Amino acid sequence: MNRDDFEWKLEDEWLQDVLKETRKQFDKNRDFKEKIKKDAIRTQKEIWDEIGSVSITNGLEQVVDFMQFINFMKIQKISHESTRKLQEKYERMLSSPYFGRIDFLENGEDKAEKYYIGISNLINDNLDFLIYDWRAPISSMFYDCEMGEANYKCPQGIIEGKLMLKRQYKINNGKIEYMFDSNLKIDDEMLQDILSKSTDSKMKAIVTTIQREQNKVIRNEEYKTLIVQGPAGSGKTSVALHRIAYLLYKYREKITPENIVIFSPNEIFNDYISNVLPELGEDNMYQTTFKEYMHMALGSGLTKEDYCEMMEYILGSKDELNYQSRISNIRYKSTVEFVNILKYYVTYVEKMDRNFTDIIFRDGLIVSSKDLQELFFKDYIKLPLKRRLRKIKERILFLLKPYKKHRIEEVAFELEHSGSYIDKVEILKDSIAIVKDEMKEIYYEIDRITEFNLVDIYKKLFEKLEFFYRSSNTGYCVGKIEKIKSYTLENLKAQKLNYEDQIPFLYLKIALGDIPKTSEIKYVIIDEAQDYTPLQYEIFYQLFNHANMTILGDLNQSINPFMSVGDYNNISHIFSQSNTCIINLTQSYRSTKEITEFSRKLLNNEITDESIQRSGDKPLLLGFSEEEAIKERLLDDIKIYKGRGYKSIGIITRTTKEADEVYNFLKEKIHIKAIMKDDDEYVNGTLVIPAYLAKGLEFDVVLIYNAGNENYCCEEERLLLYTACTRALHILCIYYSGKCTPLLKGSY
Ligand SMILES: Nc1ncnc2c1ncn2[C@@H]1O[C@H](COP(=O)(O)OP(=O)(O)OP(=O)(O)O)[C@@H](O)[C@H]1O
Repeated sequence: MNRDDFEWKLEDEWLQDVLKETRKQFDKNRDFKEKIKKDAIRTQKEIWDEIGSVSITNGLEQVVDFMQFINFMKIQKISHESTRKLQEKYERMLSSPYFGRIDFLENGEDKAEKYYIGISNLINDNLDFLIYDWRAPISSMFYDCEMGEANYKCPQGIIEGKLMLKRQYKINNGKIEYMFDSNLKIDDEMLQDILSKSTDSKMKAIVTTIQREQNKVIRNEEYKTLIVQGPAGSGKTSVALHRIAYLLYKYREKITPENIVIFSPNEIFNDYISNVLPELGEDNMYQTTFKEYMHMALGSGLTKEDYCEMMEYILGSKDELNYQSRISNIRYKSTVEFVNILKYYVTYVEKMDRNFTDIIFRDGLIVSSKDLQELFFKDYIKLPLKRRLRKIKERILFLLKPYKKHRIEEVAFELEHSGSYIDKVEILKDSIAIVKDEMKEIYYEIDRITEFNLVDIYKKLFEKLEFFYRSSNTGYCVGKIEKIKSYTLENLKAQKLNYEDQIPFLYLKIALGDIPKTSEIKYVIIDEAQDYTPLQYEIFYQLFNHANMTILGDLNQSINPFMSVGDYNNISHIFSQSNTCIINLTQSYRSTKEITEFSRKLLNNEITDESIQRSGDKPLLLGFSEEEAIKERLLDDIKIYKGRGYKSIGIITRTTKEADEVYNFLKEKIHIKAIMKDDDEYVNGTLVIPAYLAKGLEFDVVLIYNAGNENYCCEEERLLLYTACTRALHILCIYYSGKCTPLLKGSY
């Protein structure tokens, strides 16, 4: 037996031992789960036998008994849920219990210890660790260290030593498919194998091949705010999700998935990433989008435009009369200048006189305007406006209460002696109604002086916009301000709130104290961070300044040319400098070398980041005289690529309108789906999707529909086209009718 065979035999024996232990724990857990199930059925039967239906005579007693059963059933449900999750974990481990091994010789010891690394710990009855969770402190060396001197950080401090071996395994269905020793980094061999595969599902975990620079982000705990910048396909989303899994493991006593929120670009993306955490044995965090959060916080009322509607307008309404005014409005409301004016305005509104009046009821003074003034500007001054007003209202109502009571008694006395009543209940009811009517005006006045009307507040800002510029010593261009002012006021008059106006609206609501409760959130992840404006970051800060934030983005993928962060310098002042760290990811993994090189030429700024050296077909640029010919060719190409075994094919259009046209042409001829709205469900296979909804997603084959110079005609759409191209893993094909867009000039 040569050395390799011997090693293989040893490894196989170890695997069998591990599988035996896993099977044992699996069976034990399954029996326990069955027991819980039987107990639950028994409990339900007991409820029925002992309580049955609630009777009138001893109803209360029965309800108390019933509540005890309910609490007991809740505990049973939690136990059942955790055994179910364990069962799933053991099932995964029975197929592939570990993926790595390190042999570490700790300083002062004379023998290296073997550490097997998998998605979860496996500990036997003697408390020996057969497998270490990938998130355990010692496992960090698998991702971070090369052979030789190595160390890892654990609660006891830094442990130093030597890494004697680093081995990777591919184990499937309980069998070692291959294994190899990697001397330097997590070997390209395994990475190449994973990346060369066709994708037909939602996003997957990358735990077996996390790279060192990615691990730095996943395990970073030194900074409250992490800003991660990385090119397309560098694993930003993957890293964010693995970071969540890491935090849930490390702080399992302190945090649960409900303490973490991820802001995704849209619902499709939320759906697309929803399998990663369960694959890692964790429950999903709270997933939302800025739009969803904002619409929930603003409530119903004004007509609110959707993000998609705004994108369609930007891309598809260039010929409309008001187009330029709208674009100026979007641009303006995304500037730091506007943030500063809003901030100034908030302080102004907080100090603004409220026109308090004396509150008088039946000639008696309840509270004077002077007292109210004092409460507002002195006693409650530390509170934000909305809360101050609420407090004042509560105070007036409190002072009014005895007068109201007294008056009701007075009226009741009068009614009783009027001779028209015999029933006391009737007298009380009518007295209350009479006093309520008498007090109508006073209640109206209380509401008036304590009113918090956001529309009015927002309107006043624009009515006197120049005044706020002048009084805050901010320079401005009269013409520009005048246009923004009239455009906004017209929309407000029509009760219409454009997407770009909803954001300042929300900011004012929060800054003036109408804040939804967010204290349970301890970690915030903001993905596709380039697409949020400085004002949106101010909102994130106002809402979550108590929480840790991980902000991940790529400035080159700003899909909305007029509404983006612009530069991280625009937001760096929001977060404390000493508690913020910017990390750059430098390698991209998604696309072949050819696609990455092609896409990068689309950018004006040179990207020097590395891409994984995986070769494939050269991207194709195909010109046609008319659009119909593109559609025919698309049909043929989809069939060809499907024939070549590619499972996910994305036909990326510029707008929804275009996506609809292409979908209608193809749907009778092949099996195809379409994603048209940001709250559509993620689907895989062959699908048509507009570029701005495809951000964050990926496909084996990307077919860009019509990159003609009439379609992608202006500089502002360069990054949208770049984002679309970078969705491709293996094949990129760009079709155009007439002349090709000048944006692709450098690429061919
Ligand atoms: N270390 C890794 N090992 C294996 N695959 C990886 C690794 N890192 C990233 N990937 C793969 O690369 C692809 C891109 O990852 P991801 O979507 O997380 O990148 P991203 O930076 O968020 O991309 P984009 O900004 O373009 O949306 C995914 O298929 C992911 O599984």
